[in-house]
Amino acid sequence: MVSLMLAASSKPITPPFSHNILPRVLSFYNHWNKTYGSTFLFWFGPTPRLAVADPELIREIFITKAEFFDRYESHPIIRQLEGEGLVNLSGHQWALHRKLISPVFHIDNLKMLTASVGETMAGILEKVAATAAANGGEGGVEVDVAELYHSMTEEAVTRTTFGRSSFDDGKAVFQLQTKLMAFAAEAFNRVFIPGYSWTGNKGKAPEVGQLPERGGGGGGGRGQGLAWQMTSPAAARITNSDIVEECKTFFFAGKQTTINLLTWTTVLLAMHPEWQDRAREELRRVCGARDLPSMADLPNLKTLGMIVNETLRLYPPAVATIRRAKADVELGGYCVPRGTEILVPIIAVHHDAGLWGPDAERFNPARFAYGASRAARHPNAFMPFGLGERTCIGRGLAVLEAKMAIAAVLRRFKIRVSSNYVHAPTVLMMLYPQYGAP
Ligand code: HEM
Repeated sequence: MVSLMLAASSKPITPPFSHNILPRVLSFYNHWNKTYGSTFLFWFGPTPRLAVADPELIREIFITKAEFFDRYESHPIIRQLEGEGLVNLSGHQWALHRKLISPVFHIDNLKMLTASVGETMAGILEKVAATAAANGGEGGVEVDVAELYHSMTEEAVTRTTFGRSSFDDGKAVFQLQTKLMAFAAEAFNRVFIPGYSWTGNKGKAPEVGQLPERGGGGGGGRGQGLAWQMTSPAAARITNSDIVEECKTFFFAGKQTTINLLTWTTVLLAMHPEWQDRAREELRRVCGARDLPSMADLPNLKTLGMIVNETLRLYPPAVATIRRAKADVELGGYCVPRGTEILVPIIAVHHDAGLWGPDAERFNPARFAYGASRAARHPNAFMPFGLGERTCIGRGLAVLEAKMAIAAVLRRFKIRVSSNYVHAPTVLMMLYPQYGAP
């Protein structure tokens, strides 16, 4: 049990930040709005709420479930996108789904993914190299970084969800989901999401409800993916529609988050060539003559791991998460009534100078040299994948993809920021570069 989880306890719970974090959260958002000129909205709408005084503070600081759902979650497009899967389930249903799905992320399954993810990335980079060569080679080639990572992340999440036997059917389903994502971007009309331009039937979101044949073709659990796992005998109470919802959730939770991580990592490496050189040198040392790292190489890529962590700290794709009190509880000296929902502002915690020191705003992967729990003044200050029982189930997969993809890019290219790049981080469900990342 970690400090951010709420439980029925008479002991005071010490979170890694005090309630004073909220004004700091807001000044953080304002600071980014002013500095980058981006439309960086507080998660719950354009009028952020300020904590003033007790007992009003409880009302203001802790956003109630009703308010939260009214403002964001209940939007039909968001519900369609997220699916009624793990992210949105609770109680026994959540526990059953989580137990059934966990084996999908077993190390053996991740091992199988390493090669296919590496090959897909290598194929994409081959095309980029060909374009650069056609341009004369010397000046390089300008690409939108997010687009570079679309196919690889889609392949990884499709293989994880549908496994070997239903991969092609799964691909078709996820193409619909991509259209839905574009539709959402259009509907919200706030931000440009690289790679998601909606050209379909305006005003009508596509339906994502088809599932490849139940049972997925058999052949054993390894490499068969989430859809197959959920049809095992242990999953007797799971319906087809449960599985469809869970697939949607996987796509939503697993694809764009990873693209965003890869996009920000690439941007930061382009801004900090000295870290590019260090990561490249490490790759040469660890992988030797091999073009791409093997699964066994990945843990030895320490510098790359530090770079990925520092990116997740400064630009966490998921900017916040929510916890609801199961019972009346005391938190940071406040009595939190049962049912209250608490916003955990991941991004603001990650930028807090009180936790990370005076260089909190600086890109400094070296702070992770002794591991994530020793990088800040509080062992839980680093939480890009959340914390506790509801922590991200796809964390291992996301880090694997990130290391493989960045390794493939660094082995082949030097990265520079284009003169067309405008640094404007913004939030639309996740953290994006508002004008893309050329
Ligand atoms: C950089 C990539 C990713 C980031 C930053 C990220 C972040 C998160 C965060 C913050 C949560 C909420 C955790 C909490 O409230 O404590 C979460 C949950 C979740 N994530 Fe991820 N995620 C990533 C990749 C993935 C991938 C690749 C998958 C699946 C293929 C995935 C599937 C899920 C699911 C199913 C949940 C809900 C877990 C539950 O409630 O039991 N995520 N993620």
